Amino acid sequence: MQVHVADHPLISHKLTVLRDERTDSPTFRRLAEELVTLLAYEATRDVRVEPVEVRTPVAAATGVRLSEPRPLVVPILRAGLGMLEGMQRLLPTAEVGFLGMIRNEETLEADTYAERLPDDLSGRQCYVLDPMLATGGSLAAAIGFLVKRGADHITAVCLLAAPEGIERIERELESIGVPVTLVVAGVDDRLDENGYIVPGLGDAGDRLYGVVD
Ligand SMILES: O=P(O)(O)OC[C@H]1O[C@H](OP(=O)(O)OP(=O)(O)O)[C@H](O)[C@@H]1O
Ligand SMILES: O=c1cc[nH]c(=O)[nH]1
Ligand SMILES: [Mg+2]
Repeated sequence: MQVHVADHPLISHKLTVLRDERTDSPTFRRLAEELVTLLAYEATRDVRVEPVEVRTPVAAATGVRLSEPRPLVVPILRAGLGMLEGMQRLLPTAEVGFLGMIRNEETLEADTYAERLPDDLSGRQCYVLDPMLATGGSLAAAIGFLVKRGADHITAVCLLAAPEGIERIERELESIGVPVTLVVAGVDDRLDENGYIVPGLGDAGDRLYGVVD
């Protein structure tokens, strides 16, 4: 897996405020959105375009436009929803599919409770949004859904990753055979005994939307 850790002082600054336990939900949501827009710039570096001719008020010009089929953005609910608007700001014509997943806090395995994706993803560039890549179970399951529908170009956009999660995705990708790129604002030290990223930022879903039992 190609791992791209975004290295920019504005990204580091926003990530630090996001980590701070004193940051309230409205600020957390706004910062997550801003961060994703910066990461999306990096993540879409290889978005497919095709040549196009336009006329300026002065002369003919050759440029590019996004190719069809349009890219597909897939936020993993719940926390990935907090990244959607930031991504759409850069890719307003992308289509959006949804995956709802909840990690079982005992087994740490991801359980999928919702899936709304196009049937055929062949030739589509897919951008998966999930702020936290912890054990990697949720992202691995998401990649599985996309590959089953024919996706062969997948980019994961995350705010934070743990080395254990990156290693798991790399292991699983060996048998899947589809290249995946990860664009992330930071790779932290490790997971704790509850599968939380250390130092991380806590539970991203709860910090965005509050605690739901
Ligand atoms: O890499 P993993 O070990 O799978 O953990 C990461 C997942 O855990 C969190 O979701 P959670 O299950 O808390 O659901 P939520 O977004 O609804 O809070 C997070 O948003 C990721 O989807
Ligand atoms: O650190 C973590 C791990 C999983 N899910 C989160 O929201 N945070
Ligand atoms: Mg959560």
